[in-house]
Amino acid sequence: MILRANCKINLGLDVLRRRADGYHDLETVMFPVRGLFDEVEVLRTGGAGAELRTEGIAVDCAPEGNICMKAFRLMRDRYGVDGVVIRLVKRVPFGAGLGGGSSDGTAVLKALDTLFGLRLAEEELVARAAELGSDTAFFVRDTPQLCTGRGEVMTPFPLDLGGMTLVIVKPAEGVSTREAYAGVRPRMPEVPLAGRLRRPVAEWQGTVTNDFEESVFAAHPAIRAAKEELLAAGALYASMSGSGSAVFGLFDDPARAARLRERTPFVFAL
Ligand SMILES: C[C@](O)(CO)[C@H](O)COP(=O)(O)OP(=O)(O)OC[C@H]1O[C@@H](n2ccc(N)nc2=O)[C@H](O)[C@@H]1O
Ligand SMILES: Nc1ncnc2c1ncn2[C@@H]1O[C@H](COP(=O)(O)OP(=O)(O)OP(=O)(O)O)[C@@H](O)[C@H]1O
Repeated sequence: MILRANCKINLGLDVLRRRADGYHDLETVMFPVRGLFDEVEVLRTGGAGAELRTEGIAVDCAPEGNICMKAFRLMRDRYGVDGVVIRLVKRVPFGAGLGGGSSDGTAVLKALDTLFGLRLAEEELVARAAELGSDTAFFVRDTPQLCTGRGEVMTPFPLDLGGMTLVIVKPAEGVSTREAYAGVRPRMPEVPLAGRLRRPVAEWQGTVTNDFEESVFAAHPAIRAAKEELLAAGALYASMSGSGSAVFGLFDDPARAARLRERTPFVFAL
């Protein structure tokens, strides 16, 4: 079976506190981006083990370290599923804060659930996904969610951005999630994110913020410049996504957004 593993953007991201387990509690709204996705195909071989075949963007880790293989091993150890070929067509940039790897991992969990007839309940899939990462749980639902805890605790956050155009720019340099968390200064916002996001998009700039921007922009001026470029081009709202380095802009004028097609291939009507 073939699944589309779409990516996500973060609409606001508050890092609230560092936890005893080394993770951070955060509050963010994750929003699926349907137009930018990896393809994940999983086939049963009838044998044992898993083989990963990759196409497209080359991920900077060995096949055994690919999250698709981690997802397979997790499901094999837990439910005894075995014998697959996984074909990954990688289009979502990594080191981007777009959750591409997380989405691939969750796609493999879902595919194995279906192919082997496990019929896991959603909450069980969420629990397995949370063992793989923090963004992975979101992709089980893949609809706008207010994510709390270390990112794996979800509440639906219906948000209609229909009519808007989304432009994503991925600066050449990447940022690893670990690097971003190492530089962040946790803090409690005066008004919780959900309240600020319920205001019109035109009021978001300056109120809906991403706590990783301060330290990431200081270390990578090109990422700040990319965000400023989107605002100068007419974005109503622009922000870094997750831990970066991708930045995105929301445009209410499709023509202004379309002018950025020379700058980036990632221009999508929402
Ligand atoms: C920045 C976000 O993309 C926002 O959506 C996510 O928080 C990142 O989630 P992710 O890529 O799934 O990250 P994980 O693979 O779980 O964790 C990578 C590393 O990031 C740090 N980490 C991650 C999530 C979190 N809530 N607190 C953390 O401190 C930890 O050092 C961890 O070892
Ligand atoms: N299928 C995959 N796709 C992308 N990266 C992967 C994959 N499997 C393992 N990785 C590893 O994860 C790293 C990307 O993690 P990082 O947190 O920097 O990126 P990200 O853009 O925030 O995306 P994600 O949320 O998917 O991890 C890559 O550098 C790579 O070593």
